[in-house]
Amino acid sequence: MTNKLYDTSLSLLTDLYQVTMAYGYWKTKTAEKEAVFNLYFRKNPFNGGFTIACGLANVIGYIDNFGFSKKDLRYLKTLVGNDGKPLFEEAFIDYLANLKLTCDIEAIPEGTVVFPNEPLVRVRGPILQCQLLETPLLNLINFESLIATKAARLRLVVENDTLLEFGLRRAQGVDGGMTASRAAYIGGCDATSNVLAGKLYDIPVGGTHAHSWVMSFTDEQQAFDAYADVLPNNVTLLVDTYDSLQGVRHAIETGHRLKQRGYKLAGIRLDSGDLAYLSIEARKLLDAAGFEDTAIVASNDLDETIISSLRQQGAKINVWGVGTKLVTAFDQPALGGVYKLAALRRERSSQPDEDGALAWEYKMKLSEQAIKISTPGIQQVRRFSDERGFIADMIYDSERMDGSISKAITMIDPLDFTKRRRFDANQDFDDLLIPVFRLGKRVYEIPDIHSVRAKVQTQLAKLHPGVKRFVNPHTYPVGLEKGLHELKTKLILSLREGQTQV
Ligand SMILES: Nc1ncnc2c1ncn2[C@@H]1O[C@H](COP(=O)(O)OP(=O)(O)OP(=O)(O)O)[C@@H](O)[C@H]1O
Ligand SMILES: O=P(O)(O)OC[C@H]1O[C@H](OP(=O)(O)OP(=O)(O)O)[C@H](O)[C@@H]1O
Ligand SMILES: O=C(O)c1cccnc1
Repeated sequence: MTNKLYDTSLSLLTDLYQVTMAYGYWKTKTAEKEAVFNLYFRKNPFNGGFTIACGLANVIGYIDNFGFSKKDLRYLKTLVGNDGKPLFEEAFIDYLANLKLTCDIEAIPEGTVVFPNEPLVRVRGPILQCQLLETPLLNLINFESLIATKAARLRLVVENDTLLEFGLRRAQGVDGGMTASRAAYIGGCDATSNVLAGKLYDIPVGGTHAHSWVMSFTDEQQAFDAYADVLPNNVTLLVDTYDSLQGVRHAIETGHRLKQRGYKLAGIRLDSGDLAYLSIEARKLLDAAGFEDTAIVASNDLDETIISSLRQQGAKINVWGVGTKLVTAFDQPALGGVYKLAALRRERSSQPDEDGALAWEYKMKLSEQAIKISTPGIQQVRRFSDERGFIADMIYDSERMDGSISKAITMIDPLDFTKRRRFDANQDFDDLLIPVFRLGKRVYEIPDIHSVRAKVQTQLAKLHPGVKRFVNPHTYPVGLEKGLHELKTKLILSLREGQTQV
C-alpha cells in the first residue's frame, strides 16, 4: 500500500537550491549527463548498533506522482533574483512542464536492518533529475528509518508484550504523526491510536480512554460502569485519575458487572506514579479478584530505557503505550542521512582509465573528518551470512566487480586498512539493493505493511545480540570491497594533489 497522503504531486517539495541547480544543468546543457547518487547515513541513531530501513513506499509514492503541475510552474515563474527579475527563464519552465522522470532507482527494501555508509537508495539517471530528488528522498527516508529504528528498540525491550503507539497528539505536525505511525508499526508496534493511519495504512488501531471521561462523571465508579455499558467489548479503564489503587478496585467492581453480562474486563491503564510499584499492587488486586487475564497497560513518557528499568524492577505491565518519545524520536530527533554524487558517465570521447573503468568518472567529497569522506561508485551492498545470521556487509561497485560468486572476495575495514576479511566463493550472501524503477518505470511491487513489519523481526533475529545491545553496542562489520577501497584511496590521493577525477 502506498502512502495515500501523497497521492498528489509534491514535486516542489524540494529545496530551492535543487531547482536552481537544475536550472544550471539545463542552461549549461548538462541536464542529461548521467549521474549516480547514493543515499546513506553515517551513524546509527540513538547510539545504537543498527538501523531499520523505512520510507521506500513513500519514496515510490512520491516518484509515481512526480510532475510539475500548472500551479507549480506558475509559482516558479513568480520567483525573482536579487535584481527583481525572474529567477528562471520561460523555456526552463516549459522544460519542467514536460519533465518525466527516467531514472533507474535501486533501494534496500523497507524493514531491512542497515548500517552506516550503506547506500539505502541509489539513483542513476540524468543529473538534473537526480538532483531534484535529493531533498524529498532524504526527507522521506530519514524520518521513517529513524522512527522504525526507535520502535524496533522498543520491541527489543518489551519482548512479547503488547506495544501501542500513542504519539499523534505530540507528533511534529500532521505528516510527522502519520509517517511516524506507519514507521512505528513497521518497527514493531502492535497497533496505533491514530485512526487515520489505521485507515490509510491498514495498521491495527487500539486504545483506552482519557482522564476527561472519568472527570466528566461525579465519581470514578460511575464513569467506569458507564464506559462498560457503552463498549462492553472494549473495556480498558484508566485508573489513575484520583488514586490509582482505588481506581483498580473500582475497575474490579465494573469487571464483576461485565462478567455477569458475559463480557470481560480487558485491561486497566496506569498513567502516573511509580509504575513498577503500582502495577505490582494492581496485579495482586486483580488476581485476587479473579481477573488474572486482565491486562495492565502503562503509559506516561515511556521510552526504551524506562521500560527496561521497569521490567527489571519486576513491573507487572504487559501492554506498553508509548507516545511522545517514540514519534518525535525524542533523544535523537533526526537521522543524518545524506545523498552524494558518486559517479558521472564519461564523455564518449574519453579514454578508458588504467583500472578499466570505461564508462564512469568516479566522484567523491573530501573532508577533514574521515567519516565524512564519501565513497565513490555505483554501489551495491553484499550481506554475507551463515546459519547463525549476518556476518558482515561489503559495499562494492557493481560496475567494476563482476558480482560473480565464483571468486573469493576481500573486504577492507574503511577505518583501518589493515583489517581485512576474506570470503570464499561458497559463502552465502544477498545483494541488498534491488531494482525499484527502471528508466522511470516502476518495476517493484510494494510489499504489504504486515510483511514488512514481520521482516524487521526476522532480520533482527539474525543480528548478533552484541549489535542489538543499547550500551556500547558491538559495531557490525561493514567494509569496502578491495577494488573499491583501492579506487577510493587513489581518488583521495589525486584529489588531495589537486586533481578532480580518476
Ligand atoms: N518505577 C519506575 N522506574 C523508573 N521510571 C518510572 C517508574 N515509574 C514511573 N516512571 C517514569 O518516571 C517519569 C516521571 O514520573 P513522575 O512520577 O515524575 O510523573 P507522574 O507520575 O506522571 O506525575 P504527575 O502525576 O505529575 O503526572 C515517567 O517517565 C514515568 O514513566
Ligand atoms: O506520555 P506519552 O508517551 O506521550 O503517551 C501518550 C500520553 O498521552 C496521554 O496523556 P494526555 O495527558 O495527553 O491525555 P490523557 O488525559 O488521556 O492522559 C496519555 O495518557 C499518555 O500519558
Ligand atoms: O488510548 C489511549 O489510551 C491513548 C491514546 C492516545 C494517547 N494516550 C493514550
